[in-house]
Amino acid sequence: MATMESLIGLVNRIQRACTALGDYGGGDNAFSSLWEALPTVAVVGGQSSGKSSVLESIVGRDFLPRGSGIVTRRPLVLQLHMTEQGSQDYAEFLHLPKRKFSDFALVRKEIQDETDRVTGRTKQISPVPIHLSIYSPNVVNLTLVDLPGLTKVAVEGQPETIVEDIENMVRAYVEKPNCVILAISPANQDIATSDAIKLAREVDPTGERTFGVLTKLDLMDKGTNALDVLEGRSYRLQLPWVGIVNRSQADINKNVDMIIARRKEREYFATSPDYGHLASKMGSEYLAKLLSKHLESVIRARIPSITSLINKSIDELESEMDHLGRPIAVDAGAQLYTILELCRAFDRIFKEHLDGGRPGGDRVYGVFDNQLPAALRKLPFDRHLSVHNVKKVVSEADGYQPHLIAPEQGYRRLIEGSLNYFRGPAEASVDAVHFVLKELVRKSIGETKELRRFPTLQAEIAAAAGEALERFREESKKTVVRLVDMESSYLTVEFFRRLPQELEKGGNPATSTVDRYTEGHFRRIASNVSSYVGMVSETLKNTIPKAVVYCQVREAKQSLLNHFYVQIGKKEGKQLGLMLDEDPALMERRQQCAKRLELYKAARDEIDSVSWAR
Ligand SMILES: Nc1nc2c(ncn2[C@@H]2O[C@H](COP(=O)(O)OP(=O)(O)OP(=O)(O)O)[C@@H](O)[C@H]2O)c(=O)[nH]1
Repeated sequence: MATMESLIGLVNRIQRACTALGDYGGGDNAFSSLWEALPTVAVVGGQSSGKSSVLESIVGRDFLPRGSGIVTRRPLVLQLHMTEQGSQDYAEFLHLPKRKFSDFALVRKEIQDETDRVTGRTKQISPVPIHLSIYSPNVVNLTLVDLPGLTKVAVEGQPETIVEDIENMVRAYVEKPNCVILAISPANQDIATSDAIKLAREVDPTGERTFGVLTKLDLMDKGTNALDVLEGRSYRLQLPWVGIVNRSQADINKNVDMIIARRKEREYFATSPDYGHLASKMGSEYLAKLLSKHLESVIRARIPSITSLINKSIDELESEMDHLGRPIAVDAGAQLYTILELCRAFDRIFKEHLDGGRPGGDRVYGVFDNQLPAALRKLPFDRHLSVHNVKKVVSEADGYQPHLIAPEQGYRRLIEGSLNYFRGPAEASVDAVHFVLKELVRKSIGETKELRRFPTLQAEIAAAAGEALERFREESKKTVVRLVDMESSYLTVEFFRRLPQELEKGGNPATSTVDRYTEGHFRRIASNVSSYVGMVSETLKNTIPKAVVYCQVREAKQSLLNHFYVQIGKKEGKQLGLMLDEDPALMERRQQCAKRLELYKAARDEIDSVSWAR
């Protein structure tokens, strides 16, 4: 069975959580959905209609600020909790969770101070509610929202717009279909001119959710009574009218105790010739019980739609949280784990680029298949091996004594000179592959969804990968230059052994006795060197890619972030936290989402437990 306490308590708890998250009615914030789905009782009345007196009388305590002008300038969410007979009354504010107030004069002061804290001393109004819980054996479980009194004129020091501002704020509360309106009108005033009834009629024309409360019955002119109003003939409402007799100003001045005032009120109705027949349905105690019961039934009726709103919101928030990424752990171990996971996610994507699956790795092959052969073809061997240059190099190598049989030194110098040209394309291949790898790192970081939240870590990974690639490039350059130097350091003997025979085979017999000083002789030398260089070029075309892949691509795949891992392993928790620094806007949004999610989940659990109890 769902008890009254459990249902009203449920809504109380959800309401408090809503306020803690900035979800409250009357304000135009994006997050006011749950609050609005919750049934509330809003107290509405014109100035001096007796609003404060009714509330205090329901509570049985003096605790509301009094004074001239507009005293209530923020909504006061008043949550009443019935405690065991004999226990002490106390009050608690949501904004002062650790403090129990047993002196209600201090409660009054705190309401004033807390109002000023938000509105300043400017007498402005604010829609941000103050939450006050009162625990007492003399209350029923009930939640009421006290709103600023409707007024007709701004007083000294208040902005001109205040009359309109108050009406708008009050209207924002009472126009919600879940709001029960407690419309307070003084009996010594024509009901047709009541501010509360005017507003209630506007937002609840059929009178389904309005309770009419008539105060100051004792102040009516002698010989008149309010039976027409109380019996629903003056203004018809679906819910009953309740007449009230509060303490007069004189009673207040004399500090007449609230409990005594309640008793006097009971006596008033019991002995009244006009209202005696209605006595059991009059007075503030009756009003409190009536409201409590009504609120409970409204809540019960609303539970299915609140549940579905909550479930829908949870789904939406969950998917937004997935999109934003879950919050990061705070301890160093978990942070290190997170960083390593993120690095691994990046590394996986980087490897997919190289191994295929994602584009880009093919560009490495493009370097070997196009750029390198094209660069080799473009080497200026024609110029280097022109007859003129060959003659010059050979003569210089011969010195004062021209070679007698074959220009061994000349050959060597020509070949060495030629082979030096291979350094350029070899180093260029290293650089080209370096840039491909660098670009793939950049792309992979961009494609690692998990990293998107962490701009700092992105930058760190990019820097670490960049440094590693730079080291691989150095190593690779040394290796390819070494390949070229190796070609110069020992020539292929076989090639030269074959030379004379080939010459004789294909040569003209007339020229077999070679004249070593004609152009033809040098052309032949050029052609021999050229074909030797061509052979070396073929070899390098194959070995340079092997060296480059070995030193750069393979290393990148195996150990791109190895140094980085060693470095982060040495870091302290704080430094790790800094690496996981996120975009502040995103963090803020996630925090909001997480808090709301927590609220909705807590609300769902609460509702579940109440439903199970039913
Ligand atoms: N005799 C008598 N006086 C009442 C009754 N209700 C309220 N009063 C007096 O009317 C005056 C205004 O009452 P409040 O309860 O302060 O009215 P309010 O609507 O809260 O007024 P503001 O907060 O100033 O807008 C006080 O002096 C009360 O003592 C009543 O039923 N009988």
